[in-house]
Amino acid sequence: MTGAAGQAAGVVVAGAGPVGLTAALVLARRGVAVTVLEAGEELSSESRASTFHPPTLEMLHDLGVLEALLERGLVTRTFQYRDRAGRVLAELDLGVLAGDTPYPFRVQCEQSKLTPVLLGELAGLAEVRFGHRVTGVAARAGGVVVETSRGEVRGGWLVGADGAHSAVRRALGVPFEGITYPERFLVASTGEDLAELLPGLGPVAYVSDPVEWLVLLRTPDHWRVLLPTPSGTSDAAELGRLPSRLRGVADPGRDWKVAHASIYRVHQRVAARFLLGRVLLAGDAAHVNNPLGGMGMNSGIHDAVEMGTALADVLTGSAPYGGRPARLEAAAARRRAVALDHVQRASHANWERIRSGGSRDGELRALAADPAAARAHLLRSSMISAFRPGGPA
Ligand SMILES: O=C(O)CCc1cccc(O)c1
Repeated sequence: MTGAAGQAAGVVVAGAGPVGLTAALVLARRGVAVTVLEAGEELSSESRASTFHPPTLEMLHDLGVLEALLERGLVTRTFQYRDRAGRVLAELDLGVLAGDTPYPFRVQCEQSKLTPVLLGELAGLAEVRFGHRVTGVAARAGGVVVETSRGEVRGGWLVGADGAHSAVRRALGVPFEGITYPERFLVASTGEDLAELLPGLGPVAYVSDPVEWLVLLRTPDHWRVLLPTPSGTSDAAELGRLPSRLRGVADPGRDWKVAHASIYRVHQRVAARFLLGRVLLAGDAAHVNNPLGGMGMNSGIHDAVEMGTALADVLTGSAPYGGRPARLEAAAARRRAVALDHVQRASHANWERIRSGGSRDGELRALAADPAAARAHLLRSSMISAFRPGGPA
């Protein structure tokens, strides 16, 4: 980014997903000059994540975009643990967290409905350049040079929010270690009304089974079904057997209407560092996890707010800056600790629980019957315990 007088200034954000746009808005609202670089020619229309947890709702409120999200999404107070026989093992109510958050519920809404709202808020505050794919990053005195498919962009700082395959992270050579799950995950969006097909089904249900576990999740446009899929088969074969698998979930007497289906590999990985010199990594560029519990996008937005605020403090002189931005280092270290100690741990525990079959039914029934245990579980699963000062619980 080069200003009219030719001087490098401000912050470059790589990626115009929910994380990059949130970081840009946090910084721009503090008067920082921001340029967002997005590889695509427009915002992604892929729905991807669709769960917003209470701390994220608090942050989106502070950014002035919560009303717009609530207009577009479904407010969901309860979620269920079920088995494949249709039994509800536990139904938990986020309403018990009314003393812990002003938003004791989840909002189900495709992330692609939030990004245009964030982009709209950035109008006149930041520059957003589409069709700019980041290809490299170089340090220079007092800033960074970002190489893109359309030439160099200079800035004082860079926020890499360019996804799991982050060109920023790769350019810096930051290790991204962790595991890849043995199965792939298949997500299908259906036009069927699952609440009609499955008696007593709530808007979010984690259905356990050692082989054929699934998640059923209602969004404003569709029900989504998440299923495990073997690693050694072709996508075409898996999509071919999807109709019979879906009829095994609930049989409407015909093949389900499927609006969209995709199959992907799932990893648990955390970057070795979230701050290198004048570059921050946030969201999927910094950490990826399985989607069970809906923590990926939420923790990415939390990265954007916490590290974006710390960077704004450094740049506006609100934080002591003695050559090394200790405020920023602390924020990056805390976000990495949350990714490791909360998000990775909780999402992996969700994977272990959902494929446990009947062996943990008693534990889930006991959870629902014990208000203190249910509240502790809700504080963790809603990400409140990771977000509050004091860190992960
Ligand atoms: O647990 C959640 O809130 C999200 C789980 C889920 C369900 C369906 C699709 C998907 O990508 C994630």
